[in-house]
Amino acid sequence: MRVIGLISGTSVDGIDGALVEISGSPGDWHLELLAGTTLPYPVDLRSQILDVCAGKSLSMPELAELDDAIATVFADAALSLQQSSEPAELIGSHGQTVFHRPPQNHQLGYSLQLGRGELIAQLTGLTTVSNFRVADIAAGGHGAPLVPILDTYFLRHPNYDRCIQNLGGIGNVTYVPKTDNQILGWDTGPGNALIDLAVQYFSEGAQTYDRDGAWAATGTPCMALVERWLQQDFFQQPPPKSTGRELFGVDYWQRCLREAEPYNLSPADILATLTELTVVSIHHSYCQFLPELPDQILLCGGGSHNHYLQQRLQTLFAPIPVFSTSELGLNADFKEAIAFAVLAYWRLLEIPGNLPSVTGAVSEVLLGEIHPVFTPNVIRSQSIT
Ligand SMILES: Nc1ncnc2c1ncn2[C@@H]1O[C@H](COP(=O)(O)OP(=O)(O)OP(=O)(O)O)[C@@H](O)[C@H]1O
Ligand SMILES: CC(=O)N[C@H]1[C@@H]2OC[C@@H](O2)[C@@H](O)[C@@H]1O[C@H](C)C(=O)O
Repeated sequence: MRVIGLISGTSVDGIDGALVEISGSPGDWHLELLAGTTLPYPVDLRSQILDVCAGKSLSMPELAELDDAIATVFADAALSLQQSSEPAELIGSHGQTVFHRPPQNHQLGYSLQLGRGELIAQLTGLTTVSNFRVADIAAGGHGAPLVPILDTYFLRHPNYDRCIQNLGGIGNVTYVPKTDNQILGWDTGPGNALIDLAVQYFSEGAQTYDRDGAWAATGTPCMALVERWLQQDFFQQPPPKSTGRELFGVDYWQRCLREAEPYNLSPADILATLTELTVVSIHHSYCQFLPELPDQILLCGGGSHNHYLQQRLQTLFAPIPVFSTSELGLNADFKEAIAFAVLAYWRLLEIPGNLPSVTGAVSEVLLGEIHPVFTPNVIRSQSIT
């Protein structure tokens, strides 16, 4: 079946879309990436989303409008993916996370993704599966991370224990042992979110990220600050655990900036220090929470293009090799989008998509709500005229 997967992650940089041919059967799945695209958000929409993520209040009509504006951009990504490929038959859309609260003390978690699936179905004429996180949360889980099941199916190796480390706005890891031992996974903390905020601040909005890590590479990390930030509860907390921009967002970045003041650091030093926090928090969490360090570390997500970050990880983990999932045939930029295509397909087949050993849910559950097409393209043609 040809399935489109769509996601905009915690970097809020735009919609990653993947058109995938999925074939095979449980235990023997085959994937072919037919097309991939990244559609940046319109600038105004991006800043509205970032404001909401940072705690701005919305009225209910504003919320509905934002939900539909996001769904419309997601539908555009799905339509553009099919322009040069055969049409898809199904969409799996993660949507845009605007709020995530992990479960605590028997209180269910809460995770809100905007970009409603029913509108994407109408605008594209394709059945759309969305709201993937709620069923796992209802089963007491974090509802995140969900991609580890894809890593398990497609990146397990008979001779190597592997860690698959995503470096998005937030970082998350999947531990896939060579044996049938338990798959583990959790959010490791900040990926690029704090680095991006710092770059925007120091470049006065001219740059949104540290391309290839070139700016940080000219600085020196302040290890005293890294050690101090690492004391924070989140890093000590054992898995299952998840996080988001609620913790590693604007307030956190402003606190970093304040705490850096006494050290007289240059912008490059602060960028190197924030990059080091990402690197050291990953190393620290592997050392604390894995049965043993892996044989290989595979990187994915936008941060896998940050050469400085990759080199720092390689230095800290040496002699364990650190390389990209793309080198093994699983595209590092579209892996999350591919995952939501696969999860949508499994939802139709009624195959559970969560890994309780990762999310902490009490059981496996079917992930996602199915939105069939009732009135194809009605709203789209209205919005075009
Ligand atoms: N060439 C590059 N050099 C350095 N950093 C890069 C490069 N390309 C992308 N990035 C970083 O990757 C980020 C986007 O990564 P990605 O799209 O994987 O994140 P996301 O999916 O939004 O987040 P998450 O996985 O947490 O949901 C950008 O914000 C930027 O910081
Ligand atoms: C609530 C939410 O959107 N979480 C994201 C976020 O971005 C990375 C990390 O934190 C991961 O837990 C998750 O995304 C990926 C797609 C996942 O579920 O595996």
